[in-house]
Amino acid sequence: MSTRDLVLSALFAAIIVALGILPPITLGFIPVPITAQSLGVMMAGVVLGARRGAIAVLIVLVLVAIGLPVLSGGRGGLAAFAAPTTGFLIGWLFAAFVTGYVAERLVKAEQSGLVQTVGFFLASVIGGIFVLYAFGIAYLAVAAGVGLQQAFVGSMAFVPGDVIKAFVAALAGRAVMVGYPLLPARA
Ligand SMILES: O=C(O)CCCC[C@@H]1SC[C@@H]2NC(=O)N[C@@H]21
Repeated sequence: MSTRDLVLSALFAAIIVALGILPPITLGFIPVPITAQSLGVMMAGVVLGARRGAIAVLIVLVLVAIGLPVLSGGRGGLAAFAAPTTGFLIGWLFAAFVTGYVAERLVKAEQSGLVQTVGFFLASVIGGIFVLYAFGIAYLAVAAGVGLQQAFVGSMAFVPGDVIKAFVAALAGRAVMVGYPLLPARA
């Protein structure tokens, strides 16, 4: 990894942290809030690709672990790794990686803007919703002792907001592709 790659990952780590300034929205029926930070996770994947996107999230997780209040609502510290939200938090790592992996393979420089945007949107949905929820729901079911079905049904409340985030991430991915392409090209 080059210094430039590390700087780019650090930049997106900062974006994920900055999105944490928006306060979390607590839902009464599930111990996981709606937050804007998963938008940053999707954007890291679509803009930087799999490896650098995952490293951006890794930087955030290290900051959380050393106690900095970088999660929405000013949370941080090792307690964040033993909470009902922990599956989603760890899942961010895989979400950014898979989002970037899919984007690298679906989106090509020679495609039209619409096709690129759709590719980024699909990548964000696959990584930032399907993969992320798999981790989040499985862990939530165990941590909250509610069973998989209840954790799954409760988590469906996040879908509308996360689909909007995927759309915003897709627009961001496309805009960066036009102005300053960073996504690694893959066959
Ligand atoms: O702050 C944390 O400790 C992690 C919060 C995870 C929230 C998850 S991410 C996917 C889903 N969409 C949301 O808006 N909230 C949950």
